[in-house]
Amino acid sequence: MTIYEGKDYKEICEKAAELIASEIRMNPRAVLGLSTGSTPIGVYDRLVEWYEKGQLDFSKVTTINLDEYKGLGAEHEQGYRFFMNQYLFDRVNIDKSRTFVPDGTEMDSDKACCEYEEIIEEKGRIDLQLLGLGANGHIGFNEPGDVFIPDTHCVRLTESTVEANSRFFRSKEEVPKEAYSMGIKGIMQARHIILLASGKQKAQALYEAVYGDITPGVPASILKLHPHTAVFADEEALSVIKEKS
Ligand SMILES: O=P(O)(O)OC[C@H]1O[C@](O)(CO)[C@@H](O)[C@@H]1O
Repeated sequence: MTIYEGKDYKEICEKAAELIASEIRMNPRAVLGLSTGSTPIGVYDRLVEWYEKGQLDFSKVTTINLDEYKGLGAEHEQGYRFFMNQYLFDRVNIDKSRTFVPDGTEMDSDKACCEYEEIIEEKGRIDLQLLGLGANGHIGFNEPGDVFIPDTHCVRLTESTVEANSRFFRSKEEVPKEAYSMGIKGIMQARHIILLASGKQKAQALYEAVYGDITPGVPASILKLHPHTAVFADEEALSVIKEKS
């Protein structure tokens, strides 16, 4: 795990976007693992800027997203397919048939998860996986638990995640209580991983992920076992690490 400190959110997004852009330039058929939430928005904005300047071509890129709320379809403004269209796919020349997000409208969880797992296997290893960090240490929607779950699964979201994500909904009651998430295996099989963390609310989770035991109680802690994980964190996200070292 290598940690890069950026002075602020803008700087860490710039660095992460540079890595993604070089991956696409070196490997136009790259398979990118993408994430949602507020953290990666600055990365997508930067990639779009380079695309608009003619410096990046997404036409052969494949993307596999980490997760989707169970019950939300592509038209739902808080759904992750909607998010991806809004912040990236509708703004660049990607072929949408090469973009994959779990099907939130499939209410049969086993079916939804098996189908997504098949897609992940069929597309092969992810070349570069972009991750945000939940304030409780989650990656994708792999919530803290007793075991690491390898495959795509249906997750009962923790109270703290529902609370944290309620800022995107009109009320907490509207936040779906379940989601489909890529499992730890899909994430760990990626060739390279970027973990982005910004803000004080991520500082404790980042400290535990980097310095704590490897435990399913802090899902991001498993990233220590990956040979190529780069953490891009701003000063606030690094505040607990700095305090304790
Ligand atoms: O970036 P945020 O909005 O703080 O969310 C943290 C993480 O939780 C998720 O929303 C759950 O999927 C991730 O996409 C994100 O990286």
